[in-house]
Amino acid sequence: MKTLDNYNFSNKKALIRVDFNVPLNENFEVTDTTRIEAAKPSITKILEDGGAVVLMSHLGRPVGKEEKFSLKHITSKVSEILGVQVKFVDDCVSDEAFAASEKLENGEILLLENLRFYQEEKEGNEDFAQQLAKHGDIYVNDAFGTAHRAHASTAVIAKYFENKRAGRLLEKEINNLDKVLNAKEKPVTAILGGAKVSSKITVIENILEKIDHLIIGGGMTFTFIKAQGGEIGDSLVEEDKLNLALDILKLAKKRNVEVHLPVDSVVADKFDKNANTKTMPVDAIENGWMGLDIGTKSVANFTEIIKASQIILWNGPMGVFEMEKFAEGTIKIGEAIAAATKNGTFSLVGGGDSVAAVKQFGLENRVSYVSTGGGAMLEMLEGKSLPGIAALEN
Ligand SMILES: Nc1ncnc2c1ncn2[C@@H]1O[C@H](COP(=O)(O)OP(=O)(O)OP(=O)(O)O)[C@@H](O)[C@H]1O
Ligand SMILES: O=C(O)[C@H](O)COP(=O)(O)O
Repeated sequence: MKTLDNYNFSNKKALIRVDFNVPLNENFEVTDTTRIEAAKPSITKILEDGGAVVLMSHLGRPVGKEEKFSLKHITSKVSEILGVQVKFVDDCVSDEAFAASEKLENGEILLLENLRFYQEEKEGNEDFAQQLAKHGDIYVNDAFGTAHRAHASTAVIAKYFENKRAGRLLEKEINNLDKVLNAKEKPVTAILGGAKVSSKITVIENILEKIDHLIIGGGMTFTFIKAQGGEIGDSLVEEDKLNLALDILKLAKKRNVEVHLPVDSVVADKFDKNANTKTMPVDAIENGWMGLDIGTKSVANFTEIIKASQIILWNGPMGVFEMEKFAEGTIKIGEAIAAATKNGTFSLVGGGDSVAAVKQFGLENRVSYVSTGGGAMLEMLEGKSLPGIAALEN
């Protein structure tokens, strides 16, 4: 796969697929600029070489041309972050849109309207992809967050270009995930949390071949505990996944992976921020109580494993971190990962809620890498080939 290295974009027009699917508040202001900032290195390189840039992205999941999903809302923020006044055109393949990219000069940036205003985008329509391709001489895909979608602008468009390249962000995401999935150092520890085991099952099966320790926290804990005969009170459980949980434990044993489950749990008498709480052994939770965070003994056990790890992958919070009373476990594990990182461990955090937790608790700059992809990262961890990446390899 070609990257932006060893290529000079002087006098070239690069069409870059970025992932500017960013959260907006009710005033249409961008509330998290991470993904825009993450696209900056590729854009800057091309402009500094003396080229021009046409940016294309989706925003949200609009049904038709819903104004609230227009990329016009983010144009000023993109301009501010890139330090260049970005031009915007309210279409993707109209005469006006082509005229705008046609007259773009070196050093200038044009942002096209939301690609998903066209149903052809999600359908992976070939004609639409070919039309889009007219906007540039070179295709750059830097939309890691959307690389798992086989859409016109991510997977189909590449074949209309002789010169197609992975952008800096895409390259960085792949390299950082590779540090975990093909780790050269040991021990490798995966910390998985979040709500349900069902959404992480394929990830677990795939990574068991690549790790030494598996730490399990969050809601999925209780399916494992119940499967082994524990009492979990009213905690979250997936009854139809009990056998699967036992199979995972067996497979882990076969692969010599040590599985670490919580030993204690902060329990609540209701799912509420003002609930009464106490700590109970994770396998002896009384009826009327539900486990919403890991307890201090579990934090201490997990911290020992984290300290001794060379490579750490973290996906999914340890508890219901959105409520202060149940955030402690996630904070403490985040801090343990940050401390290990300071001592030379490589740590990667990914997944919508774990990334939100890391940001909320100010740990973002204290881990080695925070992925910009939710679903895309999970699919890579599942061992799948991502269409947006595969298209650049052909
Ligand atoms: N013990 C628990 N009981 C119930 N819910 C829990 C528990 N622990 C964590 N959660 C919830 O799990 C949710 C996160 O789960 P999810 O699997 O979505 O995490 P993620 O992998 O980081 O994010 P995503 O799947 O969006 O990429 C949070 O909203 C959190 O409150
Ligand atoms: O936020 C994301 O995960 C990506 O931008 C992909 O968005 P989608 O799930 O709507 O395809």
